[in-house]
Amino acid sequence: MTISSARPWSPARFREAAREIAATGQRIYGNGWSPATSSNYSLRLNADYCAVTVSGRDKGQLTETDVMVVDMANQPASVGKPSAETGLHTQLYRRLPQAQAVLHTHSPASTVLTMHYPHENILRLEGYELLKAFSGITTHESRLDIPVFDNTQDIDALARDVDQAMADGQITHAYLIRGHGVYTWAESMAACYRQLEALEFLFAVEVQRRQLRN
Ligand SMILES: CSC[C@@H](O)[C@@H](O)C(=O)COP(=O)(O)O
Ligand SMILES: [Zn+2]
Repeated sequence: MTISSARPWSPARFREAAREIAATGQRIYGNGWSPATSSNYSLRLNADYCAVTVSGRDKGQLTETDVMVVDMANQPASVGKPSAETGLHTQLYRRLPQAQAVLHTHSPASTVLTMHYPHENILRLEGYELLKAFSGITTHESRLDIPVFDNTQDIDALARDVDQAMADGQITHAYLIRGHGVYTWAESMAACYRQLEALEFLFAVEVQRRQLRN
């Protein structure tokens, strides 16, 4: 019997994805959005597999060796322990065939906003020119509602709740987890990073506006 070494994903595509994830992760860490090994990042490889960060790695020193392959049922398909939050990435890839990249960060602004307003289950971003950084938004006269989920260590349950909210049309570009951070996704890593940068800018602006009001 011969054992095939062929993998159900392209090794060249995986190497390219690992490089892109590592470079983007270092950039995100440099912005202060991924302290103390927090955050996770991924790219779709094909319909059934994605490349995701290995759990617990320092995102400021991320290299290609900190990225591994999982299938869309969260099972490792290469050596390593995948991110503890892999289930939140694969939920998005399963639900949204057009999603190619997912980024999750732990910025001060997303943490402050969701902790300070424990009863606010939607963060509304409205009237900002930077909303045009989000795919499909073409004018500042737009409204982006970002749902806030309570934090939990039960990632499977959270993934189910997110999936239901998406099925109900309540989530478009991103969601927040209280006291934890944000998830966003897009059709490429470049678009996902642009969206994340816009989100983090707008979260910081919202914190400052609320301070001015007091
Ligand atoms: C270091 S605390 C943050 C973690 O609990 C988690 O929320 C996180 O974002 C990183 O988990 P990881 O398993 O490294 O992908
Ligand atoms: Zn996290």
